[in-house]
Amino acid sequence: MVITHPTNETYLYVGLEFDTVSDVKDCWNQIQTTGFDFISIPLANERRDCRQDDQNNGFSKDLLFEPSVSSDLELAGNIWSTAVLGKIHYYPSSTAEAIPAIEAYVRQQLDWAQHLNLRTSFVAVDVCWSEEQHIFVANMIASALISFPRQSICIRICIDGTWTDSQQNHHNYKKVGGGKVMHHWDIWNLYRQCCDYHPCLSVALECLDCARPSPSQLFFQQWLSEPVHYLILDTKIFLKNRQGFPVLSKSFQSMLSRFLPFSVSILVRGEARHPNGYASYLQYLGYLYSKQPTMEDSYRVEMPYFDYLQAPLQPLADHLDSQTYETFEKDPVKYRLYEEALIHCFQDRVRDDNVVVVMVLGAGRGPLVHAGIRASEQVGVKNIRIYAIEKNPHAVRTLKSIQRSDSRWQQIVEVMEEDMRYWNAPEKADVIVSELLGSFGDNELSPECLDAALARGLLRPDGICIPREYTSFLCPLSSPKLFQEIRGYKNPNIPSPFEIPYVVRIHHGQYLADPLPCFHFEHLPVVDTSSHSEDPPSSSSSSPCRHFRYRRLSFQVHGPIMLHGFAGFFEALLYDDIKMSTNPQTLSHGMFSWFPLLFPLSHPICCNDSECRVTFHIWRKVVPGKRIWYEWMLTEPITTPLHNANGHCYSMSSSTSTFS
Ligand SMILES: C[S@@+](CC[C@H](N)C(=O)[O-])C[C@H]1O[C@@H](n2cnc3c(N)ncnc32)[C@H](O)[C@@H]1O
Repeated sequence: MVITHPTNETYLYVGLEFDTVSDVKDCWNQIQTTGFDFISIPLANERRDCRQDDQNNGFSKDLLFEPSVSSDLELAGNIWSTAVLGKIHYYPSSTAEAIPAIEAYVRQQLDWAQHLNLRTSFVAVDVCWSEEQHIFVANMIASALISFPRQSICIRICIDGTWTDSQQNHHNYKKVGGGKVMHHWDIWNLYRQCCDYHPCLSVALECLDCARPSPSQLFFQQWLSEPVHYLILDTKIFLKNRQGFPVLSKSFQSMLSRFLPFSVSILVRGEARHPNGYASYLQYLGYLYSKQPTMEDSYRVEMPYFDYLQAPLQPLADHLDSQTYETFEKDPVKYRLYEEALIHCFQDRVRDDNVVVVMVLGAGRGPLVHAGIRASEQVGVKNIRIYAIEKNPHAVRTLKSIQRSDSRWQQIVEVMEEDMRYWNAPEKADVIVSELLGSFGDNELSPECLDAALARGLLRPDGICIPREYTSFLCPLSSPKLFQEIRGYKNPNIPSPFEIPYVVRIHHGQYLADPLPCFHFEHLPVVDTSSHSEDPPSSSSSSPCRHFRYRRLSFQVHGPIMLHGFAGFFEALLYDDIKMSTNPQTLSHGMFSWFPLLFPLSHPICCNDSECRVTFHIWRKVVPGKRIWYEWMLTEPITTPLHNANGHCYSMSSSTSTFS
């Protein structure tokens, strides 16, 4: 009986591990009565197969695989495939000669697991093994993933006593009695890299022992973006409360609450130490799950988009469709902030009964026009004229239909199908309102559109542009999941999927440093428009330098960790001190119109040091009137090739051809 969160409608799956199976039907019936969702069983009958042979680390050369269950008929097919996990039995070899026998033995188990249609098999690795032993096992798993494409392999790593680690732990980890052993995350990183980020490779963190302080920041930074599919909790880690029921220490509770939003499942193992048996463990885990905080509405709206790569919109070159406008319009925060900015602006500036001219440039289906009307009513602006300028003919149709049915619009709104860059306005504006911002601020070509409009003298010399200015921000990102997703991103028109930016709601990812400001643009009235008033902003009239930008950003990253790209955000100053922000540090809470813009790196970069300097370079290049694109590269900790050189994979079109 799956545990359901009372308000979030999310699920927690909990399983029980059996170290031996005498009758798998019994195991299944036992968990059914207790309420567990799945079982983990050994695939091989260890007692018969593991014949001692000291030379080969516990395995004789002629290993014979005997399944732990007598036949696949013991359980129904759908139970095998959905509710049984296999545990592979093997030992790592310390001698190369023993490898073929062990590999053959593991393959037989995987073959059996494939016959049963098990979705996942566990391979336990030991933190006490030498690096070489890990390399042998990683090699075996890498080939198994290729030979058994329907099987997922989950590496089990015990994290006991190693989660409060300082970075020293990673490099000075010593085995009692001598040789160097590896830290749990380094072990996983080795397997993952050896298996080349295989999508069917995941990890289970195993907690067998109870005494430890709370996990460190580094622990979460390293593990929360990894494909941790299971947390394995030994009954030994449970304490007893006053009534004798099993409970977890605060540090385990904090670990669980950080992992649960990432849909991990829990596997309970070990002896039941309570008279009610395993049921009391399950009950407690259900209770903990029910205490997980209720999701915010914006989180719920964003869930279907978690880690889903989207091509950035190009509202200048393309016409947005109705559904996209509808999604924008549902944002509960963005329009409120614009309305507030307009209220403050009207309060500051409207002093007499003269007509206030507002131009909404890129009006879409009119939400900013509505915001302008509401703000003017709130402030008591008596005379107002609003121009709704939109180049998308379909959105203009919507604006005109609103106008037909709304008497206030009929009185004060003029709808015009125009490209703002070339529009000959009948008068100058007191206030220009626009929302042409992309996830990275300037990537929907707000600078090009607004500056062209301003250059034509649309705004009075003392007029106001909302937003007045905006700045993009960037921070380094670790996200193996997004690296995998990008590698699988298929688009025949793109030579390399790592050389284009993506809009993505990053879920399985960790920001590795605070975001730093990148490109800045501001929009002020242009006083002398004589040289621009008749010309469109062709290459002859606008300088290629105007919107060109370059920035070098250096971050301190707390390693060891893998770097996969950079996440981009923006902050916009609408008016006065009213800001709209997607920067996690200054976030406008509840706003979901923009997801971060991800600039990927074509290869994961290892930031090995505890204070690793990461230096990123980014360019915004412009061919006026034609296209704009970003180029990016790293120079620390290593130098990468320039990504998207000359915009060969991705650029934003500013050409006018689409409209003619
Ligand atoms: C991001 S949408 C915002 C729409 C609406 N203002 C809102 O907030 O929901 C940008 C709008 O600007 C329009 N647009 C982009 N470039 C334009 C241009 N040069 N002239 C006129 N409209 C433009 C697009 O067609 C689109 O409707």
